[in-house]
Amino acid sequence: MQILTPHVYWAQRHGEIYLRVDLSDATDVDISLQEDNTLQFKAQGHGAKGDNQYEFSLEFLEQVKPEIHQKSTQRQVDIKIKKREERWWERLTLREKKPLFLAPDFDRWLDESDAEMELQAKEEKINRISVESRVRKDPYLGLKKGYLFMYNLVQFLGFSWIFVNMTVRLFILGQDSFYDTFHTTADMMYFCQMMAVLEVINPLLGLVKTGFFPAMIQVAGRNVILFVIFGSLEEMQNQAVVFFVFYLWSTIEIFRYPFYMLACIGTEWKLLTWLRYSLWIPLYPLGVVAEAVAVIQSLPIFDESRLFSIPLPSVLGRSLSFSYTLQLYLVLMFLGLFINFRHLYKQRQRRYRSRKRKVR
Ligand SMILES: CCCCCCCCCCCCC[C@@H](O)CC(=O)SCCNC(=O)CCNC(=O)[C@H](O)C(C)(C)COP(=O)(O)OP(=O)(O)OC[C@H]1O[C@@H](n2cnc3c(N)ncnc32)[C@H](O)[C@@H]1OP(=O)(O)O
Repeated sequence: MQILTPHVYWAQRHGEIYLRVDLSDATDVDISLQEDNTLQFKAQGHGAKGDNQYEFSLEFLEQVKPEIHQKSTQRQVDIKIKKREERWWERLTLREKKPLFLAPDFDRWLDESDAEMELQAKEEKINRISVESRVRKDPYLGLKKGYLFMYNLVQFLGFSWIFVNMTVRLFILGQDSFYDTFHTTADMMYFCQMMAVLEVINPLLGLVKTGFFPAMIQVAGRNVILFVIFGSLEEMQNQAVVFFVFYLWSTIEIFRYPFYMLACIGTEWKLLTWLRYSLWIPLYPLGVVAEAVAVIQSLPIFDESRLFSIPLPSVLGRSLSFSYTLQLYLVLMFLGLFINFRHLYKQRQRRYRSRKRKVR
């Protein structure tokens, strides 16, 4: 029996080589990759010269991976070989002169730029599928975003009302407006700060990426001032410090909530982002100082009224004044200031660092 060479057709992509061996009803197919990067093919089959043993070898232009995928059909033997490095070869074989039995496989043939476009289309398809599957993974995403948007809108309207009300009264009444801030705005502030408890719940439910502790410090800290110091002591309600505390709180919130609203709809205004991540730098320490002044002013009132005082056994005295708890709270306030100042600083760094990276 003669040993003959079959017709072999080839094509490539950036990562693979495709060979089509024109041999029908092939049996005893033996394909191996030699150490010198040469492919050896042997098979019994029906080729151009009838039933025979057919063989060929090809020394590749560049290194290929050792695993070879092969599929024999009635009409042909298909071989797929992976390139070791993903790049376009200028020809198939190391020898410049093309073997006579080798020809391009025009059914699969693509030139380099077409192959690149095919690769790009594949990558885009994979990306699209992964984005779609991520979106599909969370069927409540729309609902969550809708809830957050509404929450932020309500808070924005509430704090804007407080801010505008206080500003207008300041212009009309001057310093006199300081002393009845509580009576004109407290109901709205109660509403907003009760709603703000959701800001502690939201991260627990995984609705926002905020840390639980910074949110808890923020909400608990403000609510102590609002409900315990101002809310429970009438004597505190007409103090000028109420004006400063409420004004500092609402100034940041009229920028923070619209920033979140835009984030919910995937939009950003650079100036608003800058204000959200910069205004806290002067406002937060000023806010803590104003709150500390309110706490200090309330100490003698709690001592006198014995409100919230803890009853003690008669040997230890009448009761322990709530002012001691508040003195401890004053220390906690500055600890809270440190924790949240650091948190906000990191949030600012993270936002502007990632922004810079995107621009580059
Ligand atoms: C009885 C026990 C008491 C214990 C407490 C004792 C200590 C108390 C001390 C308290 C001192 C408080 C002083 C304070 O009251 C003074 C003032 O407030 S003065 C005014 C100035 N204040 C501020 O500037 C603070 C404003 N507040 C905040 O910034 C936040 O409340 C804070 C939790 C501090 C930080 O916010 P957050 O961690 O959420 O940062 P980000 O805004 O960057 O958000 C992170 C990502 O989550 C997304 N997000 C967050 N919330 C929402 C939302 N509602 N809707 C939609 N998306 C939201 C946000 O977009 C970010 O996502 P991404 O990273 O993808 O952009």
